[in-house]
Amino acid sequence: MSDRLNATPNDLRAFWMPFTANRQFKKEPRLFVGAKDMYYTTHDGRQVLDGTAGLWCVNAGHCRPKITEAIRQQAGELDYAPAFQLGHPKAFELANRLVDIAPEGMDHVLYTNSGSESVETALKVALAYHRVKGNGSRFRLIGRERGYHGVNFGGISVGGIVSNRKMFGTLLTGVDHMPHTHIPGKNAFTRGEPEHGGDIASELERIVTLHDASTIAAVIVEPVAGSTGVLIPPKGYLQKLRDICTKHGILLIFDEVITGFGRLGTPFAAQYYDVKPDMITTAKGLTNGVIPMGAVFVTSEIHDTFMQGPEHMIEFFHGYTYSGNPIASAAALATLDTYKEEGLLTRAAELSDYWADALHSLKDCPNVIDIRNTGLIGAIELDPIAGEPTKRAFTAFLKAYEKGLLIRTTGDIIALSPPLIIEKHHIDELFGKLREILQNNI
Ligand SMILES: Cc1ncc(COP(=O)(O)O)c(CNc2cccc(C(=O)O)c2)c1O
Repeated sequence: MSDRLNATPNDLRAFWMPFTANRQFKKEPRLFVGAKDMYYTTHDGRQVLDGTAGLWCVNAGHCRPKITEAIRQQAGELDYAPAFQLGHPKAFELANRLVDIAPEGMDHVLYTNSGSESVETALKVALAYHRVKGNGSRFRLIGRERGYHGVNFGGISVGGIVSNRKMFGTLLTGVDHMPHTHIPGKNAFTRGEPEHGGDIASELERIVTLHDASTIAAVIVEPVAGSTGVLIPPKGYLQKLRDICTKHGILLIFDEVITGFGRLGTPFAAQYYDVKPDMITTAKGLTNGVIPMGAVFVTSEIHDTFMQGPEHMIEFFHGYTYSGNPIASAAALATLDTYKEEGLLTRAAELSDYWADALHSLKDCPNVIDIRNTGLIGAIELDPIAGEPTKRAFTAFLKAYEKGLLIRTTGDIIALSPPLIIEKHHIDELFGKLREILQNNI
């Protein structure tokens, strides 16, 4: 460990950090040099409880031996193999294991290298699918306000977070957005799915009326909107979206980059809410966050629609150099083994009540205006400081780091999503530290 501590460079200028207040960070660097299970080790030797599974991705906890060893072994056996017109066994074995845990009917997988690429892939599949079926007039893609679908041009076009969009010009044309489902003042401090707001899904019908179904290819939503600050779908909302999409021949895409791989206590949110999309985008927990990889699940109906024409011809002109690469496939297989051996794809269901009790116990802290939860996800919405939006939550983030706790903040919302291996004493530690921070009226 001391070697790693000493390895910290003094000159931090060259790395332009993503989604970061670079100047503030480089004045007060926050560097992790190690991790194990539920904890990070900082460059100054402190233990930090990981309340966010890294970035919603380390679902099995850090430095898990089976995953580490699988990567080490694969790197020495087959380091890289092309996936264009060639293959390697693990990519196919992994696809079979993935469809085994997916909702029924999601029988095929395309590989990517991130959630953003999974979203781009799903959007392109949707457009090409309709074209292959002779409905090339279906060019529109429908997203949702406050939606997050990564940072590539398709994802920010269907996405609904203003800061992620406003800098980049016209974006994709032919995109529209449904309203988000958050009703300020209503549903506050709800545990799980809000009672009110399910009828907001009917706004999709209005959008279809405006554009005509013949121009709409797909709707993409996060079943639980994560990056915007955790918006839980109101009761009946997702099924209503499904019904409207089915009625109009529109593909429904669930973006499960966050909710996939056990976050809600089921393998995917589609199973948790018992609503069947036509495609599911994933990444993050697929490899326990250790190796960049994503996967897009599609139904046989979609896949088989492409499988036509001369057999020597490429059916879908899309893919990446690293699609299903050997080391990522090995990491994902070992991750699925770990999830299976430790029951991690369903463990959140066992802890969700204890988690909710601990989370909602902070309701009496100063400036807390809402608390939301589902599975092992939690959000604490803080009253913004007048004229200084986001500052209250960012202060909470800095103080949490000092106290040995990692939280995420978006706007003035604290978002929590711990590794699924969390124990009750970790939950007690997490919310005990948060209470100490919040009750000091930050
Ligand atoms: C629903 C969804 N879709 C796509 C992406 C993009 O994935 P990549 O980053 O792998 O390209 C995401 C990623 N979501 C994400 C990534 C990093 C931070 C946070 C946060 O909320 O703090 C959220 C996501 O949450």
